[in-house]
Amino acid sequence: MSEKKLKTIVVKFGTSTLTQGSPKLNRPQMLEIVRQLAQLHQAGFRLVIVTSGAIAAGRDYLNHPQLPSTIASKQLLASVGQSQLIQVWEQLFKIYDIHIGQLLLTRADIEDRERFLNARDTLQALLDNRIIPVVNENDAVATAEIKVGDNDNLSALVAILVQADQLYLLTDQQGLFDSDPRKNAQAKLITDVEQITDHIRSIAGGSGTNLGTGGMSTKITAADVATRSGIETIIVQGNRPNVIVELAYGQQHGTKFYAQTDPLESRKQWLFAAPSAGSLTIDEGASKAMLAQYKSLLPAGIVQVNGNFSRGEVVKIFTQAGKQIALGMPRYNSDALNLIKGHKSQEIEQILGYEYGAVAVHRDDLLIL
Ligand SMILES: Nc1ncnc2c1ncn2[C@@H]1O[C@H](COP(=O)(O)OP(=O)(O)O)[C@@H](O)[C@H]1O
Ligand SMILES: N[C@@H](CCC(=O)OP(=O)(O)O)C(=O)O
Repeated sequence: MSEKKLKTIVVKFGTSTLTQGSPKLNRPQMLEIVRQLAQLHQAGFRLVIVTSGAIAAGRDYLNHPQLPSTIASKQLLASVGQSQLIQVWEQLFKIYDIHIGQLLLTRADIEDRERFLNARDTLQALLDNRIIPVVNENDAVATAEIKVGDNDNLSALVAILVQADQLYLLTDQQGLFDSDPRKNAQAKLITDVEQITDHIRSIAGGSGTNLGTGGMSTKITAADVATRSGIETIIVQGNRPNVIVELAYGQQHGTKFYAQTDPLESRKQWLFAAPSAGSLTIDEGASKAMLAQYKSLLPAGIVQVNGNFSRGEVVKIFTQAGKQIALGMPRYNSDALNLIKGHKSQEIEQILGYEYGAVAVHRDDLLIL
């Protein structure tokens, strides 16, 4: 089928890991993290960072001001701190001649299909150009209603966006214990979680510090979201020497949550379950390329577009003989497809004045029936 893509890993760093429990970013610790990420990047892994720490960095930069405990104060700290945080990552990656690209997301960017696709395209473009995406929640403007609220869950959503193979949640504990190790010195590490049960949820408590958000319980929800989409998730201690490199090469550390389904399978289930918003009729060449060679659908192969749909909605795909052969999620809306159908991909930009790539429906977004 499709050629095996390089392993894609989303690595989330909690405030606890980046500050090492202090009130400020710990640059030596961040440098050690960057050293490991650089090694993996140079070996060909596709890496995405989800970084917390903006609020802690902002508080430190402003010298721990007395602020009312309002959302606006947190937004102020995040606004000041995010630029500090990204500067540190940038400077450290520069040592290894690696470029990074910043993405600040909110729940609204992921739940809206069109914005989901835009965020996905940006992440994909960064990865394809060997630039490491560095993601945080857009705390400075996000209100409670449009926030994911914690970076554990944000990282699970990002892992789905980039179709990651693995998600690592780096924190200040070795992994998930059978009770909060800050409160119970006898607590035991759980190394494998084949399924997230109510028992697992019940042992995961809140944050043990006032810097982190959510503690273990948000990590469990994140692991649940990611593993249901076929992404293995590992909670691990961030300052364990060489831990990111060792995990990437298959050693086991911390707590491993098993993927509940094959990622492609979960994507297909999603396509299958989504209501269809229209349909495309394609010519014989295109249907052969899709069916026999697992190729993407190009605008040139489309003969008819039915319905009014946006980018990212699901459409049925028919042959000219009227047989439905696939479901797919087009990269262009119905108006655009009507204009570019039958045309060569090189003409898309000239016709539309913009382009979202050469294909009408990418093979990763196709479910052949
Ligand atoms: N069952 C548990 N196992 C491990 N840690 C737990 C558990 N329950 C609660 N915690 C707390 O979760 C904290 C980690 O979460 P948090 O402070 O939000 O860190 P981060 O900034 O890395 O997201 C730990 O320091 C610990 O006190
Ligand atoms: N977006 C916030 C962090 C939110 C968060 O989930 O924090 P953490 O529990 O430390 O991963 C920030 O940059 O400060």
